[in-house]
Amino acid sequence: MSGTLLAVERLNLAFVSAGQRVPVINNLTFSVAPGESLAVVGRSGSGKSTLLNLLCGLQTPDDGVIAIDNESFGNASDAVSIARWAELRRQLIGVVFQQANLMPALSLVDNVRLRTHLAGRHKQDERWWLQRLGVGDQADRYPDRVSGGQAQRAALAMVFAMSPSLILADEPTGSLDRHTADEVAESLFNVQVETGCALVLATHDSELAACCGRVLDLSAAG
Ligand SMILES: Nc1ncnc2c1ncn2[C@@H]1O[C@H](COP(=O)(O)OP(=O)(O)OP(=O)(O)O)[C@@H](O)[C@H]1O
Repeated sequence: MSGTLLAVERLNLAFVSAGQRVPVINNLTFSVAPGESLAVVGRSGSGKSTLLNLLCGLQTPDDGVIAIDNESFGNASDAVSIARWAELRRQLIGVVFQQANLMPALSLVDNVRLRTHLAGRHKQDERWWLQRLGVGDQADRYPDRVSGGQAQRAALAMVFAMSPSLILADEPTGSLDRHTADEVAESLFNVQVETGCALVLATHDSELAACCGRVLDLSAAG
């Protein structure tokens, strides 16, 4: 696949802590092609989660540019930019966290349904997506009645069902035991390749990072 889906140019962010400016993202430049997978690694505190927050507009950089599908975002945090980022998170960017972020009052299938409706994908077969991620038989259960691995599979079904161009995953298997983590990771990479969406995955887990096409080490960046 060619072209660029995500382009990050000279991105900078510092936090202010106890009156001190603490640089976290330093002059970072990289790009991701459609369908590509990139692992973001680095020691604890190197800025992996912060970078993912920047890539979906939950954090505003001090300077630099993030371009998604040729639409550029800088350090503006006005209402129009905030609304546009929210739209991208609804339709184009799927976000997966360490803990499955499911609505506790909805069954797994209704969680997926809510996500596809928010994305405007009204013709998706939500049960099929749960089946594809290996939890079809849990579709009518509520999040507090399934295991951590099953909940994370449902969270993945939720983002894949919205047909995103880009998935941002922050330690998506970090709360699971090794065996379950490997199984969930296998499903994640299989469906990512099958659907052709790009993946940026932050992780401490070198085995998981090795499954990605490329690795960006934030400990070495800057
Ligand atoms: N809202 C905030 N205000 C101030 N400092 C912050 C804030 N968020 C993160 N930081 C600091 O920024 C640095 C990067 O944090 P971040 O969570 O991005 O690192 P990480 O690489 O994801 O770490 P870990 O691997 O432990 O999850 C840390 O030093 C953290 O303390």
